[in-house]
Amino acid sequence: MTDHPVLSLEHVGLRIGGARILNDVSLDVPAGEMLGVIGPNGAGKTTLFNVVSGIIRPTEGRVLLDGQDVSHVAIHHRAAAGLGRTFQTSSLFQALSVVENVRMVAQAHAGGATSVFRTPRRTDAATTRALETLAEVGLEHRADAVASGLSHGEKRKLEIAMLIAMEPKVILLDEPMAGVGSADVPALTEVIRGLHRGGRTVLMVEHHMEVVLGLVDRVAVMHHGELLAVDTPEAVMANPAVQSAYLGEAV
Ligand SMILES: Nc1ncnc2c1ncn2[C@@H]1O[C@H](COP(=O)(O)OP(=O)(O)OP(=O)(O)O)[C@@H](O)[C@H]1O
Repeated sequence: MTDHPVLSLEHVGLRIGGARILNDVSLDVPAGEMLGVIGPNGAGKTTLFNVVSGIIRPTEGRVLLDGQDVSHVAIHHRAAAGLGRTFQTSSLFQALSVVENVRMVAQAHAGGATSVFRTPRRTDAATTRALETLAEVGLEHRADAVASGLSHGEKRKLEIAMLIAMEPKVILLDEPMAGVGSADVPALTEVIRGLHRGGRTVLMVEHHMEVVLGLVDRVAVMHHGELLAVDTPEAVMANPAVQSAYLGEAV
């Protein structure tokens, strides 16, 4: 057990030109927590994820990963330090099979060379790890399918499997339900619930409010680049400031 939060934001701010995109965002995420990040359109949720994952550097404040200041650490080094992220757009190797996608990541994580030209043997350690990870997200029956042929929901599961194979300290899920048909939402929700049950630390931006509120321990509400509230789903929904921020939008 660590005695510090796995992820801390300390007075994080971002100014671009004259615009203040993020303002004084402070947040501690303890190990094993699942935190939802919600807020009206343009509130700063994606920008906050970009600052945490290293795509954008904050102009004020610090981002600490497992107690280490990573505010100015480049994105790939931050990923190696334990920040795993999915994107709204798919980041799969579309021409490779499902198991090859996960095996590449598992091999890289284990420090081995990643070659798509090597035929995976069912016995090698990276392939075994890949198949275990696929089982965890319920995709083992699709191991030999080509990634481009998967449904949206299956692609999201595969992306999550690839994250699991990296064994990150913190997982950032950026709108995991975006583009997923309503029939696939319950199964994907269960995969995300499984991440939480496995003790992983997860931050999730998601517009699908029912999904967020049913999954997370706490909800962080962004509004005009600021953190309006961080609390349990029940307390956040009963918060008059949150209700007023969402006026005109369905909560
Ligand atoms: N590089 C940039 N330059 C100027 N303004 C930006 C930049 N990036 C984001 N913004 C502005 O910052 C605000 C926050 O954008 P962001 O995409 O983070 O919001 P969001 O909460 O993720 O919105 P949505 O729910 O619509 O995805 C918006 O007003 C956006 O126009």
